[in-house]
Amino acid sequence: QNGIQEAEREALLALADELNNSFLHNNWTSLNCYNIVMTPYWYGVKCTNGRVAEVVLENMGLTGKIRPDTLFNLTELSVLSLKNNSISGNMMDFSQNQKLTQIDMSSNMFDGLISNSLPGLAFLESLQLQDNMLAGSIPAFNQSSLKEFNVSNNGLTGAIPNTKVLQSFNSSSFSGNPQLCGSPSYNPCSPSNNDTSSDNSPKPSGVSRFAPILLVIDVVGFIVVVFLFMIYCRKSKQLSNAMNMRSSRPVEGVRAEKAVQDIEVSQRSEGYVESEGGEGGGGERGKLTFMDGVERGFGLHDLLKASAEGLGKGNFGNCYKAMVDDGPAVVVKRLRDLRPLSHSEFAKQLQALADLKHPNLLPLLAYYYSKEEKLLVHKLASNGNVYNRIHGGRGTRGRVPFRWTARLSVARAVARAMDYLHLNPPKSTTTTTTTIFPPHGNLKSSNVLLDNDLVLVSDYSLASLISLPIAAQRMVSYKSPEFQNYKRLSKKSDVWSFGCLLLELLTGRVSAHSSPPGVNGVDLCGWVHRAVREEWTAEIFDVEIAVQRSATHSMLRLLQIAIRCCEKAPEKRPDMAEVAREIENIKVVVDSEDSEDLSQSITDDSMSMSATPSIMNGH
Ligand SMILES: Nc1ncnc2c1ncn2[C@@H]1O[C@H](COP(=O)(O)OP(=O)(O)OP(=O)(O)O)[C@@H](O)[C@H]1O
Repeated sequence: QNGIQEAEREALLALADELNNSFLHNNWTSLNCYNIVMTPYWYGVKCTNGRVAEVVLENMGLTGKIRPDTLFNLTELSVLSLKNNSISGNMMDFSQNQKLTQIDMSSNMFDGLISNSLPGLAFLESLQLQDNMLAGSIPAFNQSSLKEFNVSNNGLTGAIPNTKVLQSFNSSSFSGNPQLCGSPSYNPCSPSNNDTSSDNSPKPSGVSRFAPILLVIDVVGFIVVVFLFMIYCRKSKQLSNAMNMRSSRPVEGVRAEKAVQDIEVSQRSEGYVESEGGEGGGGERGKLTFMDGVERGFGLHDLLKASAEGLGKGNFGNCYKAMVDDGPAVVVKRLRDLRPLSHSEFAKQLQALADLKHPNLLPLLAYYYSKEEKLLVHKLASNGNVYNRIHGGRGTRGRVPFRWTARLSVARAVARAMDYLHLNPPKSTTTTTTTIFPPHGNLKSSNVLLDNDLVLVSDYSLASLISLPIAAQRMVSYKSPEFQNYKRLSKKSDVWSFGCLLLELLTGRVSAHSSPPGVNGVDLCGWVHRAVREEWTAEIFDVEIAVQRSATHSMLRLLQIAIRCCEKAPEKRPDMAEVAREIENIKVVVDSEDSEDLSQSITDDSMSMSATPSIMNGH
């Protein structure tokens, strides 16, 4: 029995590793789940008779990929829910989890095929796979236990298998898969989407009886398709190029995310395909527009062909890393919840953003506008974000301490970028609102990116694109005391967000105002005020920097600045220029003795070493 429990424990720890989540690492430490019947000591894990029966990790901002065999040892697992995270990669293999009754993997970024192990789960009652990027056909589910089934909003293709169970669900279970056809969807199958060459499901019995008829339909259908294709070719040479590219996409290309498939679909429906040279050939719509001065390293077709990897689900859309063949890796942000903006309004807003030029602002490379899709294309920051640098991997052996010099470099770089933004606020060109937005509006650690030797502030000035109620719900500035109490915003709301960011850097604690879904943060301003009032200031600093005693003086100076930025009354907060100046004046002094203290992790982190000189010179 002990061996089995140990194997289950290992499986869960492997899962936590794959999901890159510091909260789980810190929480899943005890052995109790396995010793006490029915006592869920590990967050999201429920045990029955000492065996893992349920794993429910919903709304936690989980990222990463889960290996197919990670859950193999959880043979008593009956409920699995990973709903509403940002997990990417292929689905797991459930062949060893025969007791599963409920699986919910909805609202993630899973791609590839629906696992063939699922139809073999004899007790499965509910399967929720909606809002992912799954491709290929639907396997022939036919277990009578299945009462709930949803695969809507994926990139599934082909005919829905004609099994009694699948046919019993209504069309909404299948909607949002433009290339899925047949009953119960409303999309009739044509010969071309009956092509099951990539099908992973057995064909319905009885197909062979109708084979001659189907053959005739196939031939007629083929002739019609060829005829239509020739008309298309005549109309647009580019379209045939695009279709060739699409059909020659390698199997790996099936993984290319749903966003890309949808862009293609919306492009075809809008009758626009960009020419090889990248210039628009079909009017204003459906066009990838590069910002002035940006070198065109790729075209829309390259972006469509690129293999893609989910980076995370943000408040205003999902981000994907796209690896363009022979070109740069870029990040595509697929925007949602936008104000209704015309193409020219959208273009003006983005041009105003692109006109902002500062070494510590993430540059916008291009955008895509069509009726259905709005995308932003940014440079890729190769070392992730500051939220993960501060909180990621805590308590694990792989954690590289994030030391003082590096943290101060981040504070300095962000202050410079914010000072610049406040001096050059982009003009909002929407006429629909009189709200004064803070120039950034959503400053938080996940929007501060690390790119080799650079600190880059991202997601600035998006408020004027986003619908107001959504912005008010989700943007950090709207969490400021002045908005909460008086529905007022100003530049000082950004200063308050910057203060929260400084406190996160100093304390190593998650800020409640910008924590990802499922992670509980602390009201850092309130907490630090209390600490100072009650004179336990020494306990404020994150242990990773508190050990660097020679730097205590500079930490205290940054703490004082942070506290002033967090003042409840906006007029008592300093402006960004003053903040930036004061942070510049904090000297970086770290004794060699302290550095030796750090010998366990002598490399500190690559960012701190390389960022410091370039940030120093970068202004
Ligand atoms: N240019 C980029 N380079 C590298 N990583 C990026 C880039 N842009 C975004 N990311 C990462 O992708 C993930 C999703 O980003 P996104 O901006 O959509 O959401 P967020 O920062 O978590 O929240 P919000 O939408 O409120 O800004 C985050 O982990 C972010 O750090």
